[in-house]
Amino acid sequence: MTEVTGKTGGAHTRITVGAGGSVGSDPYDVVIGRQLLGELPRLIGSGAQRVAVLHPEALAETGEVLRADLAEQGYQAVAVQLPNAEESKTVEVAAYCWKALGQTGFTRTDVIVGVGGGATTDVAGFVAATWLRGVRWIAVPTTVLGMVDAAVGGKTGINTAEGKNLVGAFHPPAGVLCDLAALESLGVHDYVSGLAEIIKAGFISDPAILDLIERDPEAARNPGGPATAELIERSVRVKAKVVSADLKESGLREILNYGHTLAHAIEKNERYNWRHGAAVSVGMVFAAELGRIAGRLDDATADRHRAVLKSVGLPVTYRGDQWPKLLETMKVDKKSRGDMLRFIVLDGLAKPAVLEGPDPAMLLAAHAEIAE
Ligand SMILES: NC(=O)c1ccc[n+]([C@@H]2O[C@H](COP(=O)([O-])OP(=O)(O)OC[C@H]3O[C@@H](n4cnc5c(N)ncnc54)[C@H](O)[C@@H]3O)[C@@H](O)[C@H]2O)c1
Ligand SMILES: O=C(O)C(=O)C[C@@H](O)[C@H](O)[C@H](O)COP(=O)(O)O
Ligand SMILES: [Zn+2]
Repeated sequence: MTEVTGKTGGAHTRITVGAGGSVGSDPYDVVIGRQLLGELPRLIGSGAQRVAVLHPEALAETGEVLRADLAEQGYQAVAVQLPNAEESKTVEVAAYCWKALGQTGFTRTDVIVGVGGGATTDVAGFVAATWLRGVRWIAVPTTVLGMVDAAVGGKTGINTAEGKNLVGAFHPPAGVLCDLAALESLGVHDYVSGLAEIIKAGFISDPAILDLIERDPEAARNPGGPATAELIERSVRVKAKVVSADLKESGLREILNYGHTLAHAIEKNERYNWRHGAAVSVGMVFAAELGRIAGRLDDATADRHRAVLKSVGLPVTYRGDQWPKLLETMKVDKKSRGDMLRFIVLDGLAKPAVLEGPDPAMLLAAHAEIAE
């Protein structure tokens, strides 16, 4: 781990993304620690005159503190409040942001700061990608899921009536500041939802993550737990390594979609009242069963999914009568090619691979294993 001392806080970890020669993106750092907001002006840079701070309703106070701080530093700073959670990932909210930028006279040298969970940083990044065909943006994730996954890697986007994240762009941030203190105000439901993406990183790449959680699942549910920083750092390293090698998902990056084919269908089916991580949890159990049924994954690793996810309080089953609708939605998954469904499965622990066009009977059998 790279330990350096911050200007405003104590020791923190800095993980560089894109240094491995990723095409189309300047390298940037994910900084993990405490009291990191002093880093913001350096990231924004002196070339910017205006800064828009996009935040969810739940973080109105944080958004205003940031705005006032940036205004004190001489920027023309505006705060733009978005709805909480998935309600913000709509074209109407994006249009509201474009209007705010237009009214502020936002130019190509100005900067957007997205402070909030994954939903907020997805929209903030998307607005940054589309405004004037692309302005710089900085992610300040305030959920564990945002820190380990959503804010890193430059996938930005919104939902449409037909499905999750169907409109978006690859537009990496100029920097990511993960202030662990932000996690203290997060409800346990949201915190635990983020553990699903951490567990995903464990299964696809870094099994030490699973060992850490299994050692003390109760502690893993707590932002103040002894392993919190290590779990976050390990997961960010997994994500950083993958997106550095394949920013635009031409191959390797698809492994980060483990469990997501079914998860996105569940989220849509639940009108986004399920948290993303909860849906990914069920989706990973489904993918593990699919791998097992296809004769690719051993029983012990498949069973380990259900055990570790349940141990932290994540769901592992879903309403059985919804299968036809889920199957229909899965067809518009971004990994599909024409009429062919494609899934990420495991050929073993930390051995992700693609399963193309599985037999419908195989899908049904895997579904039976998660059906309530
Ligand atoms: N772009 C990517 O690569 C990527 C990766 C993973 C997930 N995602 C997306 O991320 C979203 C889920 O993100 P999430 O799990 O962070 O949920 P979220 O952004 O919906 O946030 C959950 C709730 O917590 C509130 N909140 C955020 N930070 C808080 C804090 N510190 N204290 C109190 N409340 C706080 C939010 O306002 C919201 O109501 C989904 O839309 C998912 O598709 C994107
Ligand atoms: O970064 C990626 O690539 C991922 O797939 C990470 C996922 O956890 C994330 O939920 C992502 O938003 C899903 O992307 P999508 O392309 O399936 O919409
Ligand atoms: Zn995800």
